[in-house]
Amino acid sequence: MTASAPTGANPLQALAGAQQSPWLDFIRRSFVEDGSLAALVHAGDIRGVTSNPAIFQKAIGDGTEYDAQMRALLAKSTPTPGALYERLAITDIQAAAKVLAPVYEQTQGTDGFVSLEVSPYLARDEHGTTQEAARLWADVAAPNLMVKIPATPQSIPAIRQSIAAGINVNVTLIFSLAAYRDVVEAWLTGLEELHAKGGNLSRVASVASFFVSRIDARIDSAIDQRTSAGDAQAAALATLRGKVAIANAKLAYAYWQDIMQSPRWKVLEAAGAQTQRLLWASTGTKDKAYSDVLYVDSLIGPQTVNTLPPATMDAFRDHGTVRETLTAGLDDARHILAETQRLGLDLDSVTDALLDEGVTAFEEAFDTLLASVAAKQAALMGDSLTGLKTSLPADLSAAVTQAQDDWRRNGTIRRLWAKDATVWTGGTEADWLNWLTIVDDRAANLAELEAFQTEVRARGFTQVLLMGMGGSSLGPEVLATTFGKHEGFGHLYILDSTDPQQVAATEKKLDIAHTLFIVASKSGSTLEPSIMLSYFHDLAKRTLGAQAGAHFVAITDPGSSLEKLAQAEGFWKIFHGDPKIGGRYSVLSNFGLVPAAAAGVPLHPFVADALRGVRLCDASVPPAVNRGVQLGLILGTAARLGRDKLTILATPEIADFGAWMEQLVAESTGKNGLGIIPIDNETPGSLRHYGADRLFVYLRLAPEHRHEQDEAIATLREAGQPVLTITLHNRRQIAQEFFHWEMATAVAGAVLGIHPFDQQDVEFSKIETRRLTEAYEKTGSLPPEAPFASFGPLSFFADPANAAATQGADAVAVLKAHFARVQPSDYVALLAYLPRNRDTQEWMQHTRLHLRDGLNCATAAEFGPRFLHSTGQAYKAGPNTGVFLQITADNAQDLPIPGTSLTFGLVESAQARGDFSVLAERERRIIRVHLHGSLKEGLAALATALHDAL
Ligand SMILES: O=P(O)(O)OC[C@H]1O[C@](O)(CO)[C@@H](O)[C@@H]1O
Ligand SMILES: O=C[C@H](O)[C@H](O)COP(=O)(O)O
Repeated sequence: MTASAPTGANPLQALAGAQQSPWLDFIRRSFVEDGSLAALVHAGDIRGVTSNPAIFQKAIGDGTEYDAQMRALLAKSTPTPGALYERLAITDIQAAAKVLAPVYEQTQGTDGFVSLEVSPYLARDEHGTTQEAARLWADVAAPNLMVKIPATPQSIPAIRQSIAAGINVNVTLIFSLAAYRDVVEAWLTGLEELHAKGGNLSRVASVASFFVSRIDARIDSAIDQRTSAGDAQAAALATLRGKVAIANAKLAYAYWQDIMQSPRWKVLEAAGAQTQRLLWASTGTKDKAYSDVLYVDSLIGPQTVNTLPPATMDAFRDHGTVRETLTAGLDDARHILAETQRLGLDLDSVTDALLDEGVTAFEEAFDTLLASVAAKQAALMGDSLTGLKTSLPADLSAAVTQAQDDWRRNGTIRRLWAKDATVWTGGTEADWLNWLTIVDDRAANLAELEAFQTEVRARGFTQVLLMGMGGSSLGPEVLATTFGKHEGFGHLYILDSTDPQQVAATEKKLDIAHTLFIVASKSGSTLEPSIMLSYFHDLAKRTLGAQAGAHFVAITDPGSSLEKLAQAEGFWKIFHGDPKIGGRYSVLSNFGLVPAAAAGVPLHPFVADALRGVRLCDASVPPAVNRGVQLGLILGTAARLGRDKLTILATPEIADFGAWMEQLVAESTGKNGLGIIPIDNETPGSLRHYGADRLFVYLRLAPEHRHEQDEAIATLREAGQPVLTITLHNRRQIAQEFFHWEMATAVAGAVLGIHPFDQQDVEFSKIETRRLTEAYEKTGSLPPEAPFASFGPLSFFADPANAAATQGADAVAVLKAHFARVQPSDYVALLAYLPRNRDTQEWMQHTRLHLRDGLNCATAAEFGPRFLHSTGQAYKAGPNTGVFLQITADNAQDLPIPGTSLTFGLVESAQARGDFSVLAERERRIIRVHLHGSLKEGLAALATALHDAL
């Protein structure tokens, strides 16, 4: 691109004599910064600039021109990639507007404009377009800006409203005369509204961008197809090649001339209004057989604009002809259009299709642009973001790519962020989506939590005990185990069990007089936290008397029974959850942040990390680079291909994250016979133990340097197993992963076609448990039950069907029969209602690995009642591929629950029995083994029997 010598009028400059303004259909940073645009403007070659998403895609998407500004912006904040793009684009637009300002001034605000298009994603959204036009107008804040709005039927009202608001509008993507008439109507009405409000009409400029060459490209191709198919009208058709677009444009101009004579316009004109000029767009010649200035030479006339791509501008300057052509040959133009119709070249369908294609093409250009911006943003943010490496077998990889493309084309991420329930089942999903915005909400309101943290520190608590289940305890547990103890704050303990020995062991760790008790329950009515609270509140009252309440904090949804109790008992604080967030999605709400504050976790950096996770999962980030969506599409697609055992491995310091993921994934997806079964913490073993039902996720905290784990994972990868490796560069980055996995789970739920935010089947065990405890309160005992077999310290219980399938002469035979039922792609889960401590955890881990290696199946090692609020949902309602061994034991010690006739041991038994009956009723393969006498000996006997059985 070159500017003309200042002397002598070249054809571009001569256009002024014909009252046509040449604008340039191009922009990019270097072109504005190095003075090239200014040279063209000063020379009088160019009197305006237009941009569109495809132009910005070429400018920003490739190369490094924008890196410096990106770096500077990222140093100050973490914007969404969409916002980052907009900042870059606006900077260019503002710079171009400055260059063109003298033209704007000299022409009293009638020329010298630069156009910026609203997001193409809003092309069919009246309200969104109106809002965005107003926002861009305010953000760019230049009087010579034109906001580009497409002429879709949905955007026509937005054009009217924007004009009425005094915004300069460049209406784009006009192909048909009918659409043009609608645009003129919207423009006139908008001006009339502004006039009625007393607005200044003289400063409201507008152009109607009528697209030209795309019409010929389409019509010519239809002509060529018919000609090569031997059409009888071939000769007549040939006369129309390269003619229809210009004819169409000439009739549009004639319509504009008529409007200029209308009384309606005269009123506005008298009030000072500017006309809406026709702007010829799409004027680069697409068919190289035609003159490269065809769509300039042929469309010259008073009060018009032609926006030229750089090559067309150079060609016209070089050999263009300035002559008023627009008004000439109007009859010919009418004849051409009549012929077009007579010969069956349906122009209406062509222009309709061009509008659809035009919208789609700009959407696709925008997708590509945002993907480049997001990728570049991620690269510039480097280690401040967690990393993801995927290694997928070919079939899975191809299916994931397909899913990504479907999501991109359908704008599904934007629909998800817009809370459109049809992304899932069209049910109540929209009521459960505030996790999308809770981090921003908390970040804006951190002061209250920070003040609480300061007070906790000042009060010198030596321990913090959090009581809750599922989402209310697993997130805090990750925080406690990942971050450890903080100087000046008490140690954070979590209790999520009804096992009396575990309750007693927790009590032993506490100095009640210096403990802060946090009870967390969204519903406020969950059995376990209620009885834990009764127990510890009673204990605190006995130690602290009337001061006990001051040691208690409740986190609960507004209006819950827990809130009422907390008020009645004078709790120190009550923090609210958001009722539009389910428990398993609550970790970045007060349910995670209050315990984090109490344990001394620095809140600001934690929330800043979470925000990084949110931003890179934003609606503006296309699926292939959107971390949460990418993960979710892999998870969901893998499950659909039979790889539904999400095997979670992690380096030791962040290993507890898996327990949180388990609940999120299993409780969200395990329903309607579908779902993903999390397999947490199963130590890697020999390749032969793994079937084609696995998807491995390896979470590695890079500073831990666990080379042996890295190598085990590399072996899996090399063997063709699908592996997702997520690298955290510091512990705090678990905050990012919390959000990534929330998004991933929601997306996987959409792929599976389920409602990921309900957990209806959890309820059934609760009902069964309630039935049993009520029976106890009435009769003083649980309903009797008899083992179907007993051998020494081991008694086996089951429903009739499972008992019949597992008969045997000894414990070994019973277990053998039970596990003989395991089929390829099944999983085995140990469901232990035992105290969860180091000994039992080691026993469970050892035993599950033994089962894995003996049966070559995925294994889970779960403790009740904890898993009831987690994987329990998927065990009951997910795919019927689980084989379960429930383990119960005599309690060496029991604890009464104050204010009831129940004990913790009794509740635990009722929970085990309740869970068993629901699993059996769902025809799951399950038996229960009860260990009599010493737990240690019972476990040893069971281990031996299992050993012999496999
Ligand atoms: O916070 P709440 O209401 O006590 O619920 C605890 C847990 O129980 C469930 O509702 C069912 O398991 C979970 O979704 C939830 O995290
Ligand atoms: O406003 C300008 C238009 O976006 C541009 O002229 C489109 O031209 P094209 O058909 O060459 O893409």
